[in-house]
Amino acid sequence: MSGDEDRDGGPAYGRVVAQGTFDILHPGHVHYLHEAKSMGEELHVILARAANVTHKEPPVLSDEQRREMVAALDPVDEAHLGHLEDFFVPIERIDPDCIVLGHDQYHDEEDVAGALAARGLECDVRRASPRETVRDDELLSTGRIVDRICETRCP
Ligand SMILES: Cc1cc2nc3c(=O)[nH]c(=O)nc-3n(C[C@H](O)[C@H](O)[C@H](O)COP(=O)(O)O)c2cc1C
Ligand SMILES: Nc1ncnc2c1ncn2[C@@H]1O[C@H](COP(=O)(O)OP(=O)(O)OP(=O)(O)O)[C@@H](O)[C@H]1O
Repeated sequence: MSGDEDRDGGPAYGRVVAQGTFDILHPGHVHYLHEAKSMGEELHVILARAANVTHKEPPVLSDEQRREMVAALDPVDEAHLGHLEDFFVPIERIDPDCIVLGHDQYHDEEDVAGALAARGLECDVRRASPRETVRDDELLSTGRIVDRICETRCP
């Protein structure tokens, strides 16, 4: 039995949560969301509010446009806008069995698990893998796509 499967070969969890900014979509996002979905029966995605994206350049696209695009992706069952002040409000509403952190997200697995336990939420925390580069010319980062646009369209 692998870590992502139950005894009968089905997914290990019921509801799974993935989260992030998802500004300009690329295959790295698709890889993350497929991996998160493979762990559960239902995938919920929480989109970071632009006001909370302070660790890098703010998103170009609006909160609702980012949510609508993620909701349209095949592995995603529901996409939710995050809360402005309290990250655990959407988690309490969704009540997931597992939260899957992105491979490069700054959140510490043990800190998130501790915060969940402190709120009385029973939920595993897992870390996803990075997408392997398949083609030399692919851009697997929103920041790098924006840089490429600036270099090629705004000389
Ligand atoms: C469990 C969890 C819940 C989160 N909930 C919210 C939320 O409700 N609102 C929000 O603005 N950001 C929330 N975030 C933060 C972002 O979704 C994201 O992790 C953070 O901005 C890093 O984004 P990046 O990976 O796109 O750089 C949450 C993060 C975690 C780990
Ligand atoms: N190349 C990738 N492989 C696997 N997962 C990825 C990849 N790029 C992003 N993700 C995951 O997708 C989620 C949303 O990522 P985010 O919106 O920060 O995209 P990003 O391309 O990393 O952005 P930026 O370039 O601005 O840092 C995060 O959980 C992140 O770990």
